[in-house]
Amino acid sequence: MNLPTIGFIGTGDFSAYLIAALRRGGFGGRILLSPYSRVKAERLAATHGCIVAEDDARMFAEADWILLAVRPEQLANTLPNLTLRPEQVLISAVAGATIAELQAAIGKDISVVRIMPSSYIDTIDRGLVPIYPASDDVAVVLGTAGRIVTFETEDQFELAMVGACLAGWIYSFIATLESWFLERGLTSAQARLVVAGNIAGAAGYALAREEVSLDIVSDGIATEGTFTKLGLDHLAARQAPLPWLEALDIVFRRLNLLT
Ligand SMILES: NC(=O)C1=CN([C@@H]2O[C@H](COP(=O)(O)OP(=O)(O)OC[C@H]3O[C@@H](n4cnc5c(N)ncnc54)[C@H](OP(=O)(O)O)[C@@H]3O)[C@@H](O)[C@H]2O)C=CC1
Ligand SMILES: O=C(O)[C@@H]1CCC=N1
Repeated sequence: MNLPTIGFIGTGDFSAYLIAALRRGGFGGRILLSPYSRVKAERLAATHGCIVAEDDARMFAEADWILLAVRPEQLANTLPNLTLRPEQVLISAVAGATIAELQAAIGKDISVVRIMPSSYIDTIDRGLVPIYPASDDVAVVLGTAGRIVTFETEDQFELAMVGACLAGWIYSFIATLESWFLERGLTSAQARLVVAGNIAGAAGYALAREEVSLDIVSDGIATEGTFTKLGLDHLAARQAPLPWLEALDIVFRRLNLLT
């Protein structure tokens, strides 16, 4: 496959980290940027070897794929301007916007692929790149940015979006835990390492040993008399996972209201 030229509509946070991840992973194809947010587009172009298009029409004429990354509330104003040819592909990062909704606006003959990588994608190896539906060409290119995870149904993909919210929640969780260690004498660098390093370590173990039950791992560590059990019993007594499950439910319900 020849490297596709990718045109980005929306040059905010999402596009910045996806483009950084693509370049970090070795994607050398042309990346064109909509001039809509000119300052952000020029900054991205200078940092990651992209080209700010003269106008959107020129970008649509030259791009093989259009990557849509405007905020959901900006979609209604953006969709009427998306004039794709049948051989072009629309790759959408817009949370909650279904393929049927996007095709209703741009034409049923246009292929649409949804993606949902998260904010860490340019900083870690093999960060998740959820996609739906499967597309070999898109997987090859976005596979340079991270680990492609393909879903069989759009409902499953929506659950991956709910999962992506976890990243934002975990940043906040880490910040709260870091403060506890800072107040007791660690430097901020040490607190970051102690908190994020242990969370990353446990997550890394969970990913590497997917055949293992994590309840069994936890029970094996938190044996009678351990410090781990002392804290874990308190977390269980306070039903610590409950608000996390409630937050997942809240996002899931909102998503179902949209679709
Ligand atoms: N941020 C994240 O971690 C994640 C985001 N996403 C999805 O990515 C999408 C973008 O989010 P994010 O990057 O955070 O948002 P940002 O607000 O940072 O970026 C959106 C950009 O699109 C621009 N824009 C608006 N309308 C148009 C248009 N018609 N043509 C060209 N550009 C336009 C906005 O301009 P202006 O500055 O004027 O508003 C803004 O610069 C969202 O739909 C979100 O669901 C998905 C996964 C994770
Ligand atoms: O919060 C959002 O709306 C997007 C979708 C998943 C992560 N960020």
